[in-house]
Amino acid sequence: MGYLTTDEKTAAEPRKKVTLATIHEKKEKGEKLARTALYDYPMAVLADEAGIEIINMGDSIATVMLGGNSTIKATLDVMIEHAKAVRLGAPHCFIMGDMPYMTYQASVEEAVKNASRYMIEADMDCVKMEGGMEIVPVIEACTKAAIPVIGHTGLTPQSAIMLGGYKTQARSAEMALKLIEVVKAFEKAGCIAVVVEAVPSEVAKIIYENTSIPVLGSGCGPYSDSPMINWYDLLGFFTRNPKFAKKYANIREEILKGATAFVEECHNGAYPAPEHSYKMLAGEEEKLLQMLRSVYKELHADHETGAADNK
Ligand SMILES: Nc1nc(=O)c2c([nH]1)NC[C@@H]1CN(c3ccc(C(=O)N[C@@H](CCC(=O)O)C(=O)O)cc3)CN21
Ligand SMILES: CC(C)C(=O)C(=O)O
Ligand SMILES: [Mg+2]
Repeated sequence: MGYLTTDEKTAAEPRKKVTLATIHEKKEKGEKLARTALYDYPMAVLADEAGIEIINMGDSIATVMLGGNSTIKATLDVMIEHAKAVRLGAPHCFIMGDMPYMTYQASVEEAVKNASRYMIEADMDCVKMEGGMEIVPVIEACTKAAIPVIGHTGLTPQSAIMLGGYKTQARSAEMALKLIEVVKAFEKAGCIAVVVEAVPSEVAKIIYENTSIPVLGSGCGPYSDSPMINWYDLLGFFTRNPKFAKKYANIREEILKGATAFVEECHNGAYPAPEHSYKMLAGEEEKLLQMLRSVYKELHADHETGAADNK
């Protein structure tokens, strides 16, 4: 890809594409897969190069990228455009496309059509949808239509208002039992995997030990096949992260260091330096100056003639 987007890939070893079979093989061996959520080409390139196995093209684009306060603002058209960029940047990753709010809730038919757009237009490996028992018919219909589905349960950000905010789920025995039943139903409905978000480790352990499909954990403690942290949280773009999201870098500080140095050099004239400027071909500057002198003379003469006519 060109320099206008991002650097050429420099990975020494070409990677193999991560498929559902890869995920199963790793699960068999008890190996974990690294997972993140991101939304654009340059970050996807870096994630692929870093060895991330699973990328969630998240509807968290609405909060993380667009600055909103809810994921329900993500639209399918925007999600698909970004999904295409992520696919181009990370050809080796297993990428799941989040079904945004109201693209699968109104009817099963609409859900299947909307889900198919991810597969056809953006080359996603699967779609992901949030909910509980109420989305089982949608999971079944998509599965019948050969659209691989990951069910996302526990903390489901699209229903944050009803959940009373981004709160830990299934903290009581009664709610935990309900969640365990939901995961069982997702498995039975044909889900290729399940995302369980922000649940107590005790509950995650029971789910993990009693589920045969891969369990992808976002705040599940150690009880999942694929822990995840949002790309922007793990790299330290924000001052505050969700509880489960460890910071592995402080990119915010790096960005501020570079950006404030640029501002300073703009202000004091240190930038641009000669090496950032372009030059004419040899001898052309002198030619141009001569041309300008003669053009200037003609203009001067026209002006004098005009002035004489007006008298
Ligand atoms: N930057 C970012 N990272 C995310 O992981 C993320 C978003 N944004 N936006 C949409 C959702 C919201 N998510 C969240 C948000 C907060 C917690 C969380 O841990 N909240 C409280 C604890 C919960 C409680 O009070 O019971 C915390 O301490 O941070 C978890 C997932 C995950 N998603
Ligand atoms: C939290 C993850 C799983 C997600 O759905 C998102 O980033 O949108
Ligand atoms: Mg999401």
